[in-house]
Amino acid sequence: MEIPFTKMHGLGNNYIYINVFDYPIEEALLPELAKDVSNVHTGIGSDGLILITPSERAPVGMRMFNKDGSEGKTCGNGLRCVAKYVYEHQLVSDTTFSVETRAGVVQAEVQEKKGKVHSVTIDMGKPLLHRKDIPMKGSETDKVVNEPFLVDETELRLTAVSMGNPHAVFFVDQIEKAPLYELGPAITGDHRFPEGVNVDFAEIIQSNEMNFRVWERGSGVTQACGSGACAAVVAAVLNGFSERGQEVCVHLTGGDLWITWEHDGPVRMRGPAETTAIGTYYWNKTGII
Ligand SMILES: N[C@@H](CCC[C@H](N)C(=O)O)C(=O)O
Repeated sequence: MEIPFTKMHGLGNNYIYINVFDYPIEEALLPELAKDVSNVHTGIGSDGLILITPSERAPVGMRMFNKDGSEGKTCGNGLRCVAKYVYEHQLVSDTTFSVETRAGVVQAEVQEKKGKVHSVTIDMGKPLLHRKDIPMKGSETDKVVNEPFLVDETELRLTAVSMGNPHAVFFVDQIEKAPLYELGPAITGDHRFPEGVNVDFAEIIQSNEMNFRVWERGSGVTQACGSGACAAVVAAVLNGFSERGQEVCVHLTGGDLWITWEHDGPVRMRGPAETTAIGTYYWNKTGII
């Protein structure tokens, strides 16, 4: 099968993008396709697969699959790249438009020069903070803020936030000492998170600045995670480190995002989106429509 693709990244969080307006793919093949394209040795190499889809609720839709073939409900870096793609390919004509994700419809605004998008602002919607909405098992307390969390004999303090996808945020004193590889796999698969969890470590530098690292559910360590950075800013406000309505600069491995948890509810994220390659993926599978 010859599948047209675009490779894009937001701060190094890179996905293979397939425009399924032009090239529909059979549903049952998607998890395997995601695993195959992501393989750096025998595929293209990426953190996963993102589909740019028709939608009944917005001009376009987005679906994202992790490296292991599992489907996530949203992706902050992916949304900025989808916004860049659909604007530059004239699937939308205004600089503001909505995108449907599996977590709901979000608003995008592209910043462009001569038709080329360099930066995108996404209104990621309201964070969900109730334990059952993360979802997370545990005591009856409603929100999970600075809660003791024992894993592999290490006691951490957990703040849990859903940005449409689940995030476990842990504040650390020094980001370079965050136990990303040591505890990321155990936390992401911990039985208290029935749907798994993205594992975020954050170091507060000052109220409007933090360092951030992530172990993503289904993909492992990535250079950046937009929804994770949003979750970390929400967690910083809940723990009294940052203020609601304040723009926070989040330093990720791949670069910076600017994030505000607005007073009226939603979390706004601003950052870059880049195209790195377009091409054809020769997939040795059958079943493409
Ligand atoms: N990289 C993404 C988040 C990806 C989704 C995640 N791995 C999941 O399973 O929820 C981002 O930029 O937000």
